[in-house]
Amino acid sequence: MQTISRLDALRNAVDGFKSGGKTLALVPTMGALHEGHLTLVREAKARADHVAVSIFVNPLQFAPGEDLDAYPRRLAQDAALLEAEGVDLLWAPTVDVMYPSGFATTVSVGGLDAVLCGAARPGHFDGVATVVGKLFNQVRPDIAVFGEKDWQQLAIIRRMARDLDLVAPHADAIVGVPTVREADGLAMSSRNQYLTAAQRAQAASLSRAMRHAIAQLQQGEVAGPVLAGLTAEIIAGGFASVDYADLRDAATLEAMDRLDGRAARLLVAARIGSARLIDNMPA
Ligand SMILES: Nc1ncnc2c1ncn2[C@@H]1O[C@H](COP(=O)(O)OP(=O)(O)OP(=O)(O)O)[C@@H](O)[C@H]1O
Ligand SMILES: CC(C)(CO)[C@@H](O)C(=O)[O-]
Ligand code: BAL
Repeated sequence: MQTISRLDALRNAVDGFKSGGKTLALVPTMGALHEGHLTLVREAKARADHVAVSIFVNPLQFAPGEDLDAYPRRLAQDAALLEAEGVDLLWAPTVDVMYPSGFATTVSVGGLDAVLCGAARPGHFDGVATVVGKLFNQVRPDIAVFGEKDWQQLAIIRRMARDLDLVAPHADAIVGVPTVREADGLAMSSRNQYLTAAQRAQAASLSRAMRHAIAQLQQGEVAGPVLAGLTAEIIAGGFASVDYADLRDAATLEAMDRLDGRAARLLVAARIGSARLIDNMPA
């Protein structure tokens, strides 16, 4: 595996991997890798000749007061995990390489970024879209693989990739991988390590409460009372607050009053200890 942190070296490496018509997949991450990330890597390997993983804790997507400084960073350990998975290229730029002095451009995906995490974290998705747009231009992948755990992020990246012609214009260029969970149902996340042992045990209540709400929706109950009950159950499970608990059209993220035959998604963000955890499931 080549580990690269400079743009000129990246360009040469990418040219090499793409030569002879070989395909290249990109898995963008912020590091502190877990089994969820490694599942994305395996999916990328199954779909392309070569796999690049990026590790970059992107300051642009953290608001002041969020956990940019606390976010776990362990490049050497991550590199060993990726090497063992047979990854070809680790792209690990510094902040100066990604955002040279005077950097002034923002990519903004209208509409989809106004709700859910976009409402709770103003500017967050501009930061995500900007860095992912740059990563696509830097690595020039044929496909890119993301987790469904960040469902809204996936929708925004799909929109941006189509709108800006960033990857090949086929439907499967942006691949979504189902959320990988711990044995007790908690979605794997680098931020789970902010939890104390007691909070970690309580955090399992989130996915249980979501499954309960989905069963109620599938019996024809309307969303309002079900979501109010879900919020109460999450708080009773030990969470301090719920940023949102919403039933949405899976593609457009429009709010839904009840299940109506469209592909739907139940999405939640809730805070426990110093962590803000997100989860979503098909409804
Ligand atoms: N449990 C998971 N299952 C599947 N994909 C995941 C999972 N967790 C993260 N991913 C995906 O990995 C990619 C990189 O995510 P990131 O590095 O932010 O990890 P994370 O664990 O989501 O961390 P965070 O605590 O920031 O949410 C994203 O596409 C994300 O959706
Ligand atoms: C896509 C991403 C790597 C952009 O920084 C990040 O938002 C993430 O890890 O999900
Ligand atoms: N996986 C989402 C990245 C973030 O919360 O900033």
